[in-house]
Amino acid sequence: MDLSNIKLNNITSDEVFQLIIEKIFENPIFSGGALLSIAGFFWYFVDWAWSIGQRLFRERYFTSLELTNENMTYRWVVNHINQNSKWETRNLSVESTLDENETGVTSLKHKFIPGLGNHYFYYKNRLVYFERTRDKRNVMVLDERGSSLSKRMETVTLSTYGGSIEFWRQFLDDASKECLDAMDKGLTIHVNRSDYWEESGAPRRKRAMETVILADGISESLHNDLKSFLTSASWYHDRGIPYRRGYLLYGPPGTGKSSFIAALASQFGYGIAMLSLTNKFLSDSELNYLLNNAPTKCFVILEDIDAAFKNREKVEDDEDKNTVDSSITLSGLLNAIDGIASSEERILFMTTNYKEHLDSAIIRPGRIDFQVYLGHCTPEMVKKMFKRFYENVSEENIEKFSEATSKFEKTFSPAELQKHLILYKDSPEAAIEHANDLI
Ligand SMILES: Nc1ncnc2c1ncn2[C@@H]1O[C@H](COP(=O)(O)OP(=O)(O)OP(=O)(O)O)[C@@H](O)[C@H]1O
Repeated sequence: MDLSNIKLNNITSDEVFQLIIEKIFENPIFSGGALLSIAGFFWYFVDWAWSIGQRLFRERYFTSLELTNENMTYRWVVNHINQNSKWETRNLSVESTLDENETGVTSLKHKFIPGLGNHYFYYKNRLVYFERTRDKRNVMVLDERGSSLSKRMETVTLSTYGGSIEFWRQFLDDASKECLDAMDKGLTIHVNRSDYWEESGAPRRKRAMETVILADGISESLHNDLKSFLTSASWYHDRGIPYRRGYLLYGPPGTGKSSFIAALASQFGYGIAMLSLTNKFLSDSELNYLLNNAPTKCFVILEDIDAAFKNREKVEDDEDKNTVDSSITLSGLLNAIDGIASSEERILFMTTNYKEHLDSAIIRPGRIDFQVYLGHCTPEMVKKMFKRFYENVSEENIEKFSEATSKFEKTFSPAELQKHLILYKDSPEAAIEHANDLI
């Protein structure tokens, strides 16, 4: 039915509509509202067209790279921008870390990184736009060494006029090289926080192998075993053997167990992941997760393993057989060590002062493949340490000190010897004269 033909009191429907519009616009409130709506709609349209235009322009003339913090490269890229580029911004965020020097003094270090929002910087004479955004979702984030943390999801989008895949590849290569070089400068220590790994402060100074004095042949034999393992990945894979190696270092306190592991890690360019078993809040499943998701290129260390477990045969009371000082069980530990048969490399070190307290299941072959005893000082070790402490010391003084210490009825550890030599660090003669204070 055609409504324009209907007449109401001789007025057509078109005229009625026109009248209504006129009445509305006569009213200042309605007319103002209508104009505002039209302006709003128009602004929305311009905004939409602008963003579409921008996007099309960017797609046509710009190249972009998008990264989320789930990707290991994210931190490399943010660090790279930080260190090399004169990005112009007043919008900063701060990352603080606890730094511990060799003497154990801790200090707080702050690092500024570009905050959330838009920034720009120059790379290879190109202006690069950089947008950092944060999502409400939490994701598991990998740090430089591959240890995982739960964090809010972040995205960085980098774009530049022109550019090419090669340009971005070069950018990522430069960013990763810088971080890998920095990692190589120090010994990274990771510690476990319940069910995730966390880097503990800034990387420590690497320890040279020659600074750990051991009885003849020990250092070389373990070093060679590790070297052979690290170069035999395909041998293990071809035979379907899990690519793992376990080492047990045992002996009295202060004989260099931890120092030797640190020196080996430094030598092979590895970090250290210390897993404390005496943490009351650590459960079997968390232990399993931690051991099988250790940071990449790290030696995992279970220190003083005897403190958590004692030999089942030696413990009389049935209740004490499985757990002693920690909340994890022996079977939980054994399962975690055996893990799933993954092809990933894992190098596990255990240390103890009391090997005889350990359950034989912990150190059976497959779990521990190489055992080494680090003991008190032999006369040779005393000579080597004395020589290392005093530059250009005479052979005569070395002999005198060795002779003086070899008369003792009691033996002493390298840590005790180190303490004595530090006390007389400016005078080898004084160290010889007071040699008796050592015991
Ligand atoms: N064999 C060694 N050569 C050089 N220094 C050593 C040696 N053993 C111990 N030290 C020194 O003694 C200190 C303690 O050493 P370290 O922590 O490595 O001993 P440890 O055997 O792991 O002790 P613990 O069993 O108590 O954990 C360190 O400062 C280290 O430099």
